[in-house]
Amino acid sequence: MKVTVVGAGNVGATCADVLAYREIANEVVLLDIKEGVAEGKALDIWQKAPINLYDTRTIGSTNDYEKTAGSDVVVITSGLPRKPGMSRDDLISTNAGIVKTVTENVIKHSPEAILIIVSNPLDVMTYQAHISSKFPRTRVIGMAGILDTARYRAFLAEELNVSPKDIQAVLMGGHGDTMVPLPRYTTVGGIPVTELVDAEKLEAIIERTKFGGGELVKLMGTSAWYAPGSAAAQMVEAIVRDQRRVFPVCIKLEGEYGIDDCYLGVPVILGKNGVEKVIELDLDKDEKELLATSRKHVLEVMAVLDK
Ligand SMILES: NC(=O)c1ccc[n+]([C@@H]2O[C@H](COP(=O)([O-])OP(=O)(O)OC[C@H]3O[C@@H](n4cnc5c(N)ncnc54)[C@H](O)[C@@H]3O)[C@@H](O)[C@H]2O)c1
Ligand SMILES: O=C(O)C[C@H](O)C(=O)O
Repeated sequence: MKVTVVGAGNVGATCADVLAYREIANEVVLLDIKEGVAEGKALDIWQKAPINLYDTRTIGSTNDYEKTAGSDVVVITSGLPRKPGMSRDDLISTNAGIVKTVTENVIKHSPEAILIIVSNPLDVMTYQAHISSKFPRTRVIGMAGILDTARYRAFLAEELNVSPKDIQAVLMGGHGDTMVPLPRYTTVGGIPVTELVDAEKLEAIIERTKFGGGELVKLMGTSAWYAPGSAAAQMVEAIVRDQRRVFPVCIKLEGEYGIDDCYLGVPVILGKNGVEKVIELDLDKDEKELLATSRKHVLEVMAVLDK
């Protein structure tokens, strides 16, 4: 299997590294517009192979899409990250142009690829890649839900002093402050979280999750990369190994949840064809209202792109 990662910055290089050391693909191409950077990072990852014992070939490319030809999966991380004080939506004007150009180049050389979008604002960049590629919606998906859910699970594991492995959760909606964590679908080793964490504490964890990206931007002056890069690699793994994992991913909704005009995070089955199935949960009234608010926000940013 061949995987391309576009953008050799913090998230892209982390993703390529995880893909290599976990041998998720045979070949990983890392591409960036900055001269030499992708080649350097790909070489560095390759030189780690004898230490960490893997044989995935990593190849760097400065904007030469020939090297990406025939990729099975392409992860798009190219674009500006936000700085303290910015919202993800503030990135739209620069990143929309980047994602459009990159998608057009990628599909010329890999017409059968599955595209995983990471650049922000995530839901709208998934929209951009979908309209630029004209691929079926099941092959143009955005990474955010795994990351947001991981933050929620990590905070819960810390609160309960248990392994993060035992926390299962679902989180829906747009990748922004209006995301929708679902405590009703959160369990700790099979036990409903509401039996273990009191309502006030759970609400505080949900609020921290919603602003989890911003918390890191404030600390580091740029946005996160270890968890985002690993989350994107986990999506690649589900696809190339046809694992049929159940993850929240961003996809264009076509009637699911009564929505047919918006790109939102929803639980799906992820396998060799990309999204194999969108899972429809039976949301209660409050959850539906939260999802409607999230949809409204994403639609507003989609309208900015349309202009
Ligand atoms: N979806 C998520 O959950 C999530 C998580 C983290 C970051 N992000 C987003 O991912 C993007 C990348 O973040 P980062 O921290 O890696 O940023 P970064 O600045 O470290 O890396 C971005 C890279 O993209 C490259 N690039 C820019 N234009 C390009 C083009 N036309 N072709 C190829 N490469 C190009 C840059 O040269 C740079 O190396 C940002 O938009 C950030 O907001 C999303
Ligand atoms: O917060 C950001 O700007 C980056 C990313 O979307 C994240 O949630 O870490």
